[in-house]
Amino acid sequence: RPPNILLILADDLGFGDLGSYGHPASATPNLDEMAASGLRFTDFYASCPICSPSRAALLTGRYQTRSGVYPGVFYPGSRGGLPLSEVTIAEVLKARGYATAMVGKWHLGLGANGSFLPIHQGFDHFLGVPYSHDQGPCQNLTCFPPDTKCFGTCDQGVVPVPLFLNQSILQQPIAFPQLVSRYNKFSRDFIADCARRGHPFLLYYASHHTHYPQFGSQEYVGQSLRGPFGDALMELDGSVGLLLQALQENGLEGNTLVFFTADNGPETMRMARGGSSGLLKCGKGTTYEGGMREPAVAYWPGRISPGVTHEMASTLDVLPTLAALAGVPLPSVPLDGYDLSPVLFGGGKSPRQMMIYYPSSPSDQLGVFAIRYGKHKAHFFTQGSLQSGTTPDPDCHGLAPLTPHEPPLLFDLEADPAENYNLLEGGAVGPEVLQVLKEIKQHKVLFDQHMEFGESQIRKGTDPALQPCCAPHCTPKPSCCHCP
Ligand SMILES: O=[N+]([O-])c1ccc(O)c(OS(=O)(=O)O)c1
Ligand SMILES: [Mg+2]
Repeated sequence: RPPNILLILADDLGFGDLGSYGHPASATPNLDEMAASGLRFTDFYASCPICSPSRAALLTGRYQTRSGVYPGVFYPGSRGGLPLSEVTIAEVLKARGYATAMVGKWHLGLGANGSFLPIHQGFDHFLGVPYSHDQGPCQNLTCFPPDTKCFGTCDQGVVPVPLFLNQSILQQPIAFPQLVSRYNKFSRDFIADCARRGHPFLLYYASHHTHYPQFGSQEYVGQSLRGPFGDALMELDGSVGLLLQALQENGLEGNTLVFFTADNGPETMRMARGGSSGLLKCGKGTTYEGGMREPAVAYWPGRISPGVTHEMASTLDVLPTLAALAGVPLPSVPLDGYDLSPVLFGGGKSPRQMMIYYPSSPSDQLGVFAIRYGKHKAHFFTQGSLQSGTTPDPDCHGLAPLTPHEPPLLFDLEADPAENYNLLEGGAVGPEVLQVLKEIKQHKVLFDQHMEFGESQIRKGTDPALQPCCAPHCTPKPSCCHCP
């Protein structure tokens, strides 16, 4: 029987945030146990340093430039979404009889009458939020019970953030203190139901943690050494524990692949309420390592041996890998991912020897900003991001302008993962480095030549009438859309 898949995605969690990746104050015992008993990746990449494009790539195995999920992210009134013509992991596995469910943050479009929601993208069930939980007013909401309001105001002038079940709004605004226990009950029931029916399943659990504004349920408030961010992270870790427990209780642990990663780098502009990229440079919104290298763990007791791999891998590789595991054909469209089975099951080399870095707002004119090729990384363009603000490194900040580099900045990411020491500066450059430079420049030309940008979904703009409202005929909008 094909394996069950539990795909857990964190939001804005950095490479340095988990205990198993070195954070001194985070409490993540379940994720650390999973990392110790599973395969922990040190060189795993998202396809983009912000959410919607990264999630599009995860679900389709294709760069966001192909599917049109660029530039930036979707908003409550966005007209566009992940095109229904795109084939998602859920659709690939459904063809093999999988039951499929999606819980948490979608952020791949809503559209008229929810036409872009997960139930139109191969998921049998959806319980969650159509976009980021800060894309609606939050100053009057309780983020940490009993009475600590959310930090800041989040987005104003749009509808309160809604909780959807499939295509209907259950609650608007969401009630943060009860949200995760709702997700966890829904998830555990789904797993138990699939076990009872003997159905293989895909559960895509896309946590809101640790995205701004952090929130938590009563049992996690004030429990972490790391303050609000740590409490939110602890609730995510607790959820992972409950999901793994559900697999054990239903006797499914030996036939389920659990894969954990995050969508993009940490939003350091939130300071102590933001994540950490550890020793990596910068964070969310940038194509430095901190913006796209993510924590990632593959766990499958009895099939995946415990260990750490330095092999290169990406969210783009998830679809091809799951298709191989389920024994189903790949979609007949250009894919940018590889089947990671040699890495997962044999400690072998990754079929991925190159990683392409596109910025939050890619353009056909500039093409790829950076390429990692083996252990070397070349930056052809760099740019800072507001979301990577407040760190000591000015290269990360929103004021750091778009800068072309010819020759490109060139780093050895094994000797210098922090991207501090440009190999083309400060002294004689050996022939082997010049050879790498030549090859990596050729890869950029070839890749940019072959990449066909799909029509931008996000440039279709927004229409206030498309914002989800639990009382469609109420006035005055958007504040009347209030059904607690
Ligand atoms: O880039 N953005 O304009 C943007 C806006 C709202 C978000 O909540 C966000 O965060 S993201 O959804 O995790 O990427 C990013
Ligand atoms: Mg995100």
